[in-house]
Amino acid sequence: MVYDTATVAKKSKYASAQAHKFQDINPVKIFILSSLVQLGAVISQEYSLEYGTDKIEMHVGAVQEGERALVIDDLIATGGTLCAAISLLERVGVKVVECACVIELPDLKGRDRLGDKPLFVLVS
Ligand SMILES: O=P(O)(O)OC[C@H]1O[C@H](OP(=O)(O)OP(=O)(O)O)[C@H](O)[C@@H]1O
Ligand SMILES: Nc1ncnc2[nH]cnc12
Repeated sequence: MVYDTATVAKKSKYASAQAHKFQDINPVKIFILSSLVQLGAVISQEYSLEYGTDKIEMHVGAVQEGERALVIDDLIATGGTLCAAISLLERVGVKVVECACVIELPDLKGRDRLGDKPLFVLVS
C-alpha cells in the first residue's frame, strides 16, 4: 500500500512548524503519533494514560472531511492514545481505516478499546 503522509502531534515536549508530509500519492493519509506540539491553529483531544492525562493535537486543515487515515504509533498499551487519535480524526469527518503499532502489550487489552477498528502489530 502507498500512503499520503502527515503527522498528528502528541504532547508538548518539542515544537514543530507544521506536520510532516512525506508523500502525496494516494487515498489514505498516515498519522504518526509523535511527541511534538503543533504551531498555529490546532484541534485537540485529551485522553487518559495509565497515570494522568495527556492530549494530542492536529493542525486545522491537515485533513479534509471524507478522507481516509491510517494511524501509527510505536506502542499500544491501554489503547487510550490510539482511541484519542481516532476520535480526533473522526471529529473532523475522517474515516480511520486501520491502526498500526510496532509493539502491543496484550495484557493491557488496548485492542479491545478499538472495537472493530483493525489493528496491525509487529510484536505482541
Ligand atoms: O496505549 P496507551 O496506554 O495510550 O499507551 C501507548 C502510548 O504510550 C507511549 O507513550 P507515552 O505516553 O509513554 O510517552 P512517549 O510518547 O514519550 O513514549 C507510547 O508511545 C504510546 O503513545
Ligand atoms: N505499560 C507500559 N509499558 C511501557 N511503555 C508504556 N507506555 C504506556 N504504557 C506503557
